[in-house]
Amino acid sequence: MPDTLIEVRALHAGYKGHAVIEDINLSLGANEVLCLIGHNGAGKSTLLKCMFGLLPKMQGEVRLGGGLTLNEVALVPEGKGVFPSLTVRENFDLGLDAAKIQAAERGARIDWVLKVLPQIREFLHRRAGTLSGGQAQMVSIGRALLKRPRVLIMDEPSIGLAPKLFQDLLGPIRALQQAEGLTILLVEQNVREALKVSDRVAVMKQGRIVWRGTPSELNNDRLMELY
Ligand SMILES: Nc1ncnc2c1ncn2[C@@H]1O[C@H](COP(=O)(O)OP(=O)(O)OP(=O)(O)O)[C@@H](O)[C@H]1O
Repeated sequence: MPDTLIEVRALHAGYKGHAVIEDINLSLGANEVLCLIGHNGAGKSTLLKCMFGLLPKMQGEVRLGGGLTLNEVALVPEGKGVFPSLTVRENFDLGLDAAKIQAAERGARIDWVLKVLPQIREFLHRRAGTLSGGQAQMVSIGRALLKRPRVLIMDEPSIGLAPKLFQDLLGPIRALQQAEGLTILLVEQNVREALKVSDRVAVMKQGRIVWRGTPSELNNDRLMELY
């Protein structure tokens, strides 16, 4: 069995005393891609916030295993989160600052990201606000990778992207995960495309996890019934 890096047990959380996620049990194993799917309002972002200490728990626990620390977790936020008036390179500099990467190491980190996502090289010196949605999403993922995380969390990276573009984006990330042992939690509404790159799936509905299994077990009928 691979190490469990993050384990959520019987977690309840919400806002102003009102629980919006209830009895969540979820584990993220080393080197897997876990896809968490659910409609708008299912509670996916609330779960993420609670997992990373941005929202207090009402009940339950979140445990880190395998020696993981929160410093080794990188989040690609919903809505890309790039600074539009800065160039891609300047956005990367801010990412390096946030990850407290020493001056001597910064160039190598950028080179490594450009090796993983080589298309970024073409627009490295353009202002992020002039990029297409797919390019901006790529920059957002690249910036998260600069800290060479053990766990990468992506909150709805497909928003605003055509399915083909989404695949182009996820392909290199899946390749990186397989080559270097990255662990990924992919939060998505775009089920079909996300399942193509996932090892396990959890379906969330009205604040609860209602199904979990592998992508091949989630056939069309089951998906229609659950989602
Ligand atoms: N800050 C908040 N205060 C009060 N209620 C909130 C807050 N944020 C979210 N909610 C409510 O919690 C529920 C779950 O929302 P959440 O954002 O976690 O869902 P989601 O699955 O991430 O949806 P989306 O795909 O739209 O991001 C919703 O009913 C939402 O209205």
